[in-house]
Amino acid sequence: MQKGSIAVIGAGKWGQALHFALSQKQKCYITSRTKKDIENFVDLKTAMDCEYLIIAIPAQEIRSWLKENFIFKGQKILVASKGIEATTGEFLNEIYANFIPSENVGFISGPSFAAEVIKGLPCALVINSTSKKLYESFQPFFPNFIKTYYSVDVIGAEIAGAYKNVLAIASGICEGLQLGKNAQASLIARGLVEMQRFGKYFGAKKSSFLGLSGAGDLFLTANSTMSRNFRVGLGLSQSKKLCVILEELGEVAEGVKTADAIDKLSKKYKIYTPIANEVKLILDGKNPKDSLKDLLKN
Ligand SMILES: NC(=O)c1ccc[n+]([C@@H]2O[C@H](COP(=O)([O-])OP(=O)(O)OC[C@H]3O[C@@H](n4cnc5c(N)ncnc54)[C@H](O)[C@@H]3O)[C@@H](O)[C@H]2O)c1
Ligand SMILES: O=P(O)(O)OC[C@H](O)CO
Repeated sequence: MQKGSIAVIGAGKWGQALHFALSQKQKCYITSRTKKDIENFVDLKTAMDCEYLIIAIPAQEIRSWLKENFIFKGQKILVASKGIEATTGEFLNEIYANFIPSENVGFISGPSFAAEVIKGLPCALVINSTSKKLYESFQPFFPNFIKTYYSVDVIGAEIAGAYKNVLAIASGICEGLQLGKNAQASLIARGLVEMQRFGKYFGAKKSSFLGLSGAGDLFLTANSTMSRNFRVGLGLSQSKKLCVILEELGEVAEGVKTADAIDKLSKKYKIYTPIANEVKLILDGKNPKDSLKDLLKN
């Protein structure tokens, strides 16, 4: 292993933005399935030999990617993905635990549009890990325009980062149906309560939902067409087919599969998540206006 070296795995929007940020203070490698014309692009083997890895591939792809590519040699890992695995309902930390000791893994959360990070605009991120030592080892790699915080609440950050994508879809639908700012604000506020209720069931800390990981990322994502998930909601409000919306998007919108995962988990554990349940129904073809009526029923 190349001591002190760092690499980003996944050269999508977020991987490239993190690579830009982590290249400000030191050489940072980057790799992806297809070669890209990016500074310090290397093959997967070279990247995997780095001591510090940031993995920025879609949440639904992580298990298969780890199975096919990952060999633990003591690397320290930051997970940049946000989502819950739809096929199993497993959280990302549970998937990674099959391959890497928890003290070697951290999860990035917080309001962070890649399009702004790659321009060097200021932002704040949380590095969530059971190991503060892991946070302290990654922190010096981050540039001055990114303020990092540490939290031990991995499950809270994971749920917040994943759930807000589902709520962003709901907010995009609300915007697209032109229901007004009162409705949108109420939806987002009730969504925050719902997200925290869901997280509490899995042992998450309430404070995680009031901070950057929860409220911060939710307010960002649920109020901007910069969000892929918000744009999925806009498309659904115009009765576009989901496959057409995703084709036009050309990027991942994690909320689509995460809505399925949350729906499964909430039914399995009898957690009251009306907004996420309706998003799942709309993704399956329910008329958003019927969902609105159902959500407004007392
Ligand atoms: N874009 C953002 O603003 C942003 C910010 C924070 C977090 N994230 C999260 O980062 C993750 C990646 O999102 P993104 O914005 O980079 O998406 P993207 O659609 O821009 O890129 C995804 C990348 O993953 C690659 N990929 C897909 N399947 C793969 C596989 N099986 N193996 C290896 N690579 C694979 C694709 O080739 C693509 O380069 C998501 O979980 C997202 O929620 C995104
Ligand atoms: O474009 P989205 O909706 O995937 O959101 C991107 C980031 O998660 C914002 O923090």
